[in-house]
Amino acid sequence: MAVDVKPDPATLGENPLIEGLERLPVPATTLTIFGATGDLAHRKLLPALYNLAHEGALPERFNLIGISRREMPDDEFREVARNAIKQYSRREPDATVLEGLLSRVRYVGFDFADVESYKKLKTLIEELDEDGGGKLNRDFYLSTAPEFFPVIVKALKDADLNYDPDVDVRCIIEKPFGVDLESARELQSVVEHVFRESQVYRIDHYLGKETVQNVMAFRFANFMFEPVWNRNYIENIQITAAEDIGIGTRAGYYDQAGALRDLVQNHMLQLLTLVCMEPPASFEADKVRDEKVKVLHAITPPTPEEVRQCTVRAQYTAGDEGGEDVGGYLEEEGVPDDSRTETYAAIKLEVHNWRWAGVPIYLRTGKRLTRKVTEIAVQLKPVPHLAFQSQGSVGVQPNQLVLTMQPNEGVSLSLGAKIPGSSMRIRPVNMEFLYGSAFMSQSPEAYERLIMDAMRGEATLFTRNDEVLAQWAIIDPILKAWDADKGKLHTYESGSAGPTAADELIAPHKWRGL
Ligand SMILES: NC(=O)C1=CN([C@@H]2O[C@H](COP(=O)(O)OP(=O)(O)OC[C@H]3O[C@@H](n4cnc5c(N)ncnc54)[C@H](OP(=O)(O)O)[C@@H]3O)[C@@H](O)[C@H]2O)C=CC1
Ligand SMILES: O=C1O[C@H](COP(=O)(O)O)[C@@H](O)[C@H](O)[C@H]1O
Repeated sequence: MAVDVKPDPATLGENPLIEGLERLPVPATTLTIFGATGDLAHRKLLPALYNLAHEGALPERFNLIGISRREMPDDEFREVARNAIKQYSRREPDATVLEGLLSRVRYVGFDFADVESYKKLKTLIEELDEDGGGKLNRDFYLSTAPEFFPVIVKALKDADLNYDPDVDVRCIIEKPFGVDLESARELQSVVEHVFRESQVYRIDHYLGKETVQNVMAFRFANFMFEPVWNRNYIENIQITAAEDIGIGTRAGYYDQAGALRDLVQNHMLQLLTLVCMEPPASFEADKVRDEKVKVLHAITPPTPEEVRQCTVRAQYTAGDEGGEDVGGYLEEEGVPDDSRTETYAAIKLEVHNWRWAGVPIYLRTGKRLTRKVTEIAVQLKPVPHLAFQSQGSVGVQPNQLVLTMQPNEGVSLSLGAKIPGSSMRIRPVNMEFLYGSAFMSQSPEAYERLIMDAMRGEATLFTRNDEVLAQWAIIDPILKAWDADKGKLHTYESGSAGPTAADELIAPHKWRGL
């Protein structure tokens, strides 16, 4: 049974999100991207800026400064940006919009550690600000390896770029914010020495995804689910972030990070907080963050013994990716032969509060799994009494609610329904809402929403310091126990659903099929 939600004719063909963004004016802005020639800038940030320009959402007076190590004239960087946008934009670029955007682009090449060069940057920013008039925005986007975050932040202060009474200065910091609890605290102490918390925008791009925000809409804009959203009705929750691709060319970063730091510490714990938080009083940044932090604080960091029982880590071996034979993780370029970095992690957690006590929450993520899927599956308890059993009914399953973030964005609820015929036989059917058909428009990329929000000073979809530290407090003991325990690194074949040890972790429950 597919229940097709018909689009509201009033919004047909329009994108409600962008419509909302356009209406809010953004002051003249100079956005500086540190790491402008990197993978993230190339694949996500520059295309996102193009799409914002295309939607008419960028401020009229918008300037972009790209910074990275290599020297090149403005025009050469414009060509780099043009190619990146053509290759990765979600829509075919319009030549007029693209050239209009590129005409506002400048480039400065210097080593991030070279403090003298920040003076050059300051001169350029002040020059660009001159035609700004009125209120000004100055946003610094740190899209480079995390080791440079403190270096850049300190240099911005030394160059007096962190504060100006006539300008809203903001610092957007990519993930990961630190590599463990201690380094996150150290980074925070540098950041808070230079910026006020209200100036800092820590990115977790999952929060920018429409479907992730829809978790809150689904829970708090509908009356019917909240009464069952607790330990009395919910058996377990499974959060999956599976990828079919391997690590590609990112060995330098990934081999240091592993799946736990790369996805669990940030994106997956954020999904968990959205599923488990109490309804916030309003969608105002700190109200939402306060509720999320309470959830994180209610998760007791595991002891070494609990880590042994409640976590599984594994590495992919040779197998299949998209129908092609591929080598294992240890054969990837740049990965040391003896690397023990996990490309798969599964964890069982519990939120120790009145609502969730006793409900296991399973998280799993991995590279080179069967397919790409990000979803939250809420498994309800079985009905207390099955009236049809004596009449030979088959296939009665507990209800399952699945919020899919990607690829088929939407919500699906499994229900037991009578199979047509004379006997009372039941089988599960799905009631589905799909974003694509309901709103008939393509969702904006997460980075479009986040860049726009940062420029507007809207912090709800960014993580606060105490949130990031609470996330690390859960992950840190696992990292330490895994480091100390040299024995248990499982393997799984590329293209498979993951290691069999993960099935033992979730027993007596079962993972949803990939
Ligand atoms: N790539 C992705 O899919 C994702 C990345 N992220 C995060 O985004 C950030 C950037 O990642 P990514 O783009 O992949 O990294 P890359 O390694 O691809 O890019 C790094 C950038 O930093 C520049 N750079 C490096 N060292 C210096 C230096 N000493 N001085 C000046 N410039 C320097 C590089 O310039 P040059 O080319 O001149 O060396 C390049 O522009 C990281 O924090 C990552 O965790 C988050 C989510 C996804
Ligand atoms: O942050 C990261 O996310 C991507 C997955 O993002 P998605 O939007 O495609 O789900 C992951 O591939 C990468 O390793 C990680 O750094």
